[in-house]
Amino acid sequence: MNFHTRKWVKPEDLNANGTLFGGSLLKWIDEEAAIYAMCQLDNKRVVTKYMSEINFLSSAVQGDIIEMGIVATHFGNTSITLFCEVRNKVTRHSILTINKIVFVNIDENFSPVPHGKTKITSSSDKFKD
Ligand SMILES: CCCCCCCCCCCCCCCC(=O)SCCNC(=O)CCNC(=O)[C@H](O)C(C)(C)COP(=O)(O)OP(=O)(O)OC[C@H]1O[C@@H](n2cnc3c(N)ncnc32)[C@H](O)[C@@H]1OP(=O)(O)O
Repeated sequence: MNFHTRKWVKPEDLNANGTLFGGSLLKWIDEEAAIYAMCQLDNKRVVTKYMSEINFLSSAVQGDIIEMGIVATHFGNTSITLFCEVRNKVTRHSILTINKIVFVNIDENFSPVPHGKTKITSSSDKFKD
């Protein structure tokens, strides 16, 4: 699994305890995972369908650099299932894991449509016009 995206934990990302607000982290993950799904399915129309239990393993504090790793674990007919781990970039301590994030490939009417993909592909050439 590649950890492509890094975030610097800033004051606006903190909760009242002074640690990283879980909602901020989930927002970043949803965005990162959506881009990953778009690239893998080669379609800009994808929606988050389902997230399994979210396991917050440790916290992050202001100034920490965290990195997000996402990998596809299953290609369905209209869906793709991802695994996500977030860790501290310096210590490599795991901050969170999500075993299943499911995105659905949709058409212009927001209806599920088969994506035809079966395996992970490189994203470097996607969305070139
Ligand atoms: C680099 C590029 C830049 C591009 C730059 C432009 C981008 C510009 C667009 C940005 C976009 C961003 C998006 C961000 C992410 C949101 O913010 S998405 C917003 C939050 N999500 C939603 O609003 C989705 C709301 N739900 C729905 O609309 C409908 O439930 C859905 C998703 C269309 C699915 O409808 P449905 O009737 O459940 O469909 P159904 O055929 O039963 O199931 C479809 C698939 O889901 C699976 N599924 C259904 N229920 C479940 C479940 N509970 N658990 C697991 N799987 C399930 C099914 O098994 C099926 O999979 P396959 O077997 O076909 O593989």
